[in-house]
Amino acid sequence: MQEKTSAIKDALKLYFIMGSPNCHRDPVNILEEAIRGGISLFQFREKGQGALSGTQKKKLATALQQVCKEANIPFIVNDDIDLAMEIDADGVHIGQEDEAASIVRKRIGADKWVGVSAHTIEEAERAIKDGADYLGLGPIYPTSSKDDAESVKGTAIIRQFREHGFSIPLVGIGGITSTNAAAVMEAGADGVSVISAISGSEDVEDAAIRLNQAVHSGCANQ
Ligand SMILES: Cc1ncc(COP(=O)(O)OP(=O)(O)O)c(N)n1
Ligand SMILES: Cc1ncsc1CCOP(=O)(O)O
Ligand SMILES: [Mg+2]
Repeated sequence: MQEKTSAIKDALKLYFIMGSPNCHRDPVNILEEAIRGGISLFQFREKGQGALSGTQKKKLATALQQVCKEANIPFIVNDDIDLAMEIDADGVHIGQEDEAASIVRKRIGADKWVGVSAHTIEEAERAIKDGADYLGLGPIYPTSSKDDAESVKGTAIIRQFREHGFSIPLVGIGGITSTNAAAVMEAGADGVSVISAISGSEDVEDAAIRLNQAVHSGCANQ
């Protein structure tokens, strides 16, 4: 396996996603606690009611990026390719409604990580052709964190993609908690991505620890 692919597979294990609308207190503190709990990848997703824009958004992005740098956690930007390029993020995540993956890949270069959301085999095939490094599959379970989420796919989508022969790194998203994360891994995912299970928890560090344990127990049954 290519070094980049192997690094991405490892990083996807516990992928924390958030922005200020997901946080009831300072996002920097939440990220620091999540890192102490063992997250392996971070996505800055500044989206939803009250989301920051312009210089305020960039200021928060650079503060969170600095926290990730100090902990050696790759920092991914959701949707905003200009911001990712401006601050030299490690990569971007885009969906089917965002800038096309082929264009994004050309803009940010071969070394950066490009994640693409896929809901069907056809979308996945196109994303792979366009240069995606990993696919985000979901929503696996019902979610309250995305108003325009697609229909719930269950872990069946992960099994289906693996049975189809896709070897690209896959991460599940949507409604994932420490109770169901093992099932996502057992279906063939390389990791789980979560917003509310960490950012909405009373004890952020403990939430990440419990998710990590669930992911590793699921790995053992792959
Ligand atoms: C890891 C991961 N997977 C899927 C998504 C969803 O991306 P998208 O469909 O573009 O929706 P938004 O997050 O932009 O609302 C994601 N962000 N991360
Ligand atoms: C961004 C996104 N894409 C599909 S579901 C989702 C939201 C995931 O949030 P949560 O982990 O709180 O269900
Ligand atoms: Mg998007």
